[in-house]
Amino acid sequence: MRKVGYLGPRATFTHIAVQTMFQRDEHLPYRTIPACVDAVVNGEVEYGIVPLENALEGSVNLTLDYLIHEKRLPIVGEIVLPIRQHLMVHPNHAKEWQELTTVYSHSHAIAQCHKFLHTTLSDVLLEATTSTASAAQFVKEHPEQVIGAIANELAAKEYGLHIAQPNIHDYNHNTTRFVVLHRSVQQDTPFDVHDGYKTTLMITLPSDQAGALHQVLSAFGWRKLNLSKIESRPMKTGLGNYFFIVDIEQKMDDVLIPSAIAELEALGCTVNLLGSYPYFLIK
Ligand SMILES: O=C(O)C(=O)Cc1ccccc1
Repeated sequence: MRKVGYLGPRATFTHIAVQTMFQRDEHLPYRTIPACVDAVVNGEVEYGIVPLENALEGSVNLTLDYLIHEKRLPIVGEIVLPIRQHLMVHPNHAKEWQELTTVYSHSHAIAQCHKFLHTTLSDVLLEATTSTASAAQFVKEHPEQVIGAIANELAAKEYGLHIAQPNIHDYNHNTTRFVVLHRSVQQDTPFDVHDGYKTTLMITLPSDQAGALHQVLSAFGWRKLNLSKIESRPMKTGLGNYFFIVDIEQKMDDVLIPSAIAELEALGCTVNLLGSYPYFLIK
């Protein structure tokens, strides 16, 4: 049985991803994303699962930045999960959900429900928590307060809350990517089944070179390497200094990706491989 860490407490979306893909393993909750990553680094767990990107809100910057700037662990797998958000309250306040003073949740969950919150609960205070399930746990532990949480159905069950309004996310196509982290690049894949492969690169352009990004993209383009994501993130070395994260829709091979990387390096770019890994889409 492998030890698998995840962004906790019990019943987060990350926990659902872990329960689905690591059915026979031991699951250990961590309070924050950095704590979960650290647990992989210091060997407390074999794998760590954290959210990386949401279809409505974009990247989970805390994950990306911690992985890039603090603890550079390889990505060895990816799980994509459909996300449904519900507004839940303590059963003592089941009839008072329209009078809530504060709604708690993970910042991405709050953002996924902005239209609902703006139109239906326009005066409510919104408070960010480390995860959706920690918001549900907080509501359970404060029955005297008229407060709510945005979280999933499993969290409502786990913390004994009443779902006052189901499916409050603003768009139906709401999915989240979770990455599986491991201490080192491994030959075996973490799960038996998969829907495809991705390779993620971090690319830093040479400074002040006209057309550099165009040249980078053409290195992938003429090799017909399909990119499923390109995103810029601050290097944190000064205003205007950015690096790029690029996802290629295939496994690391012996020819095409290595030669694209060599071409980028010849252009003066710095390239880091963040992982080449299988992904699985949960229905
Ligand atoms: O907070 C959770 O439950 C998570 O697993 C992170 C998250 C938050 C919002 C949408 C998807 C995942």
